[in-house]
Amino acid sequence: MGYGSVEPSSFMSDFLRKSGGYAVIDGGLATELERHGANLNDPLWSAKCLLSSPQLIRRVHLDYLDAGANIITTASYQATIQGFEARGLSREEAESLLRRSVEIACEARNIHYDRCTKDSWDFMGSERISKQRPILVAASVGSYGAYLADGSEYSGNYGDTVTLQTLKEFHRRRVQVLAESGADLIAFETIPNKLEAKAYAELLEEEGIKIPAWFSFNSKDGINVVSGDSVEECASIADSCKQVIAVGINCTPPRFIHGLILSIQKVTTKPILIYPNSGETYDPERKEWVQSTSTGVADEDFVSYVGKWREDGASLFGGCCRTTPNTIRGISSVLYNKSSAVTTLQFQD
Ligand code: MET
Ligand SMILES: [Zn+2]
Repeated sequence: MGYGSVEPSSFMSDFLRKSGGYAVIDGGLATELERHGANLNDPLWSAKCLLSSPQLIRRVHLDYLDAGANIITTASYQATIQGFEARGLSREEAESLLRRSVEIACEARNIHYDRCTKDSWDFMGSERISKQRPILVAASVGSYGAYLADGSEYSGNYGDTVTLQTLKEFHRRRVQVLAESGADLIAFETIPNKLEAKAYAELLEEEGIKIPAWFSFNSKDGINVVSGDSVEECASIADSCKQVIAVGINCTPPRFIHGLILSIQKVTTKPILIYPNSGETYDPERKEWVQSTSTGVADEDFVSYVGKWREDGASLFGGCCRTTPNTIRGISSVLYNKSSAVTTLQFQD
């Protein structure tokens, strides 16, 4: 589903309208792969499963769809041509694995639709109307820091030798391949600094990318993105780029989100997306998430924030690392089913 002749801005507003005003993004993909036994202690992280266990990726997508997600993000976060080549694959093999990540998500969507088909038709007079909810496949693009696999997507510090041009060349071919892969949009995730946001915006423009994109930044203080760059300046870059249809924050502790939404709103009217992590902290040495007493939250507490983020003005909600289908089920019920749940939930900070 590209936007073709439709304006990028109406692509998202149409989707949100059809979804009831809000959208549910999936939860942590890598987290869920690990929970099912995958060992992701590897420079390719979750993209390793594209080689070793594509059926597990499809199953996790399906679990998120069953939990109520209507946007699923592909296993391409840490799938890069350079990373696959370092593993001994050819460029063609690397590109076909990128495409495969999108195919797997599309397969999951088809299976989910098939399963729902039985009860998904309504009759209006003689016309049969589909009640199937719209589901989007978002092709994930992790930052340059994710490829480095040294935790630098949580510092945003790439050193002086990495320029705008370095980042554009690093991402160019992957973005082209994913844009032609059948995905509905590109999810630029965990963007740690302004330079990388600029590189993405210029790439989208230069390459005439035909599908829309979202920009999602991460923060560890609720004020700036992780590099220390201003969140307003980062969100302004997204705002100026016509292909960008939503702007937001992912992989950031829930308690920082409220303030970040307010900052983003100062510079854009584009829909705001939010998919925080559980508040634990990633230890790049151990390649593990460790409990943090200051920011960690349980599933119920995570979900209890959603009503507040919605009041703040965000429209798309999901989870990132260390969140599971259970978190997404909770978010989905707050947004769609149990209006009483929303009114009784309080913002906790
Ligand atoms: N979509 C990615 C995942 O859940 C985002 C990771 S953020 C480090 O695996
Ligand atoms: Zn994450």
